[in-house]
Amino acid sequence: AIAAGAEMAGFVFFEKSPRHIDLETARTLGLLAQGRIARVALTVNASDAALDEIVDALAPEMLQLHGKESPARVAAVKARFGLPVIKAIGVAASEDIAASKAYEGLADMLLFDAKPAPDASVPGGAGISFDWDLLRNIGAKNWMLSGGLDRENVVEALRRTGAPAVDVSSGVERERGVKDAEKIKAFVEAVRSLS
Ligand SMILES: O=C(O)c1ccccc1N[C@@H]1O[C@H](COP(=O)(O)O)[C@@H](O)[C@H]1O
Repeated sequence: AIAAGAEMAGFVFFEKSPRHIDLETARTLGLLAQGRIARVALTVNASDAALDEIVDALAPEMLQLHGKESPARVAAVKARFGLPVIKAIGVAASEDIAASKAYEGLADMLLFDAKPAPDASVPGGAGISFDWDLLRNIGAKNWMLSGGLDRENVVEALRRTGAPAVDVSSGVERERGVKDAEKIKAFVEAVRSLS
């Protein structure tokens, strides 16, 4: 991700994900990434105690809350850690966009992703996209698009939504949970081809 020129790298702390890393690995990778790319700690409904350990190990620049964290929880996490927070919003219908308004002014950035199935064991990183047209006329200023993006569709996604930033996981992997440097490079090049 650093070599490809990505601005942020996500570190997944969710045991059911194939991308989960332990604290020791986070410490090592965090040091390698320091000053070279913004480190984002991705968590799902994490407790304060778990976040304490993650922040201590990774020293992230940002936190990505990818579970069912309420607006009050987002505000509490932001206050406790003094770090910018990205709040993921699962989108399946226009009501989900409307509901995201509750996080404006609390989260530093909203991340619109496909809404996970109610019985999904991992609420993201599954390569599932959603109807991008739901994001038309979105009022939010600081937001990102994710969900099923890859080098083939990201240009169209950016054109259709006008997203200021994108996030990708599965679409730059050679197999589930294994990132592919060439795919990351091609993805970043496709994004930058528009700027
Ligand atoms: O990547 C994961 O394993 C993950 C686990 C739990 C919650 C979110 C996760 N990833 C995020 O999901 C979206 C969409 O990913 P994809 O490109 O569709 O695979 C993205 O924001 C990831 O950061």
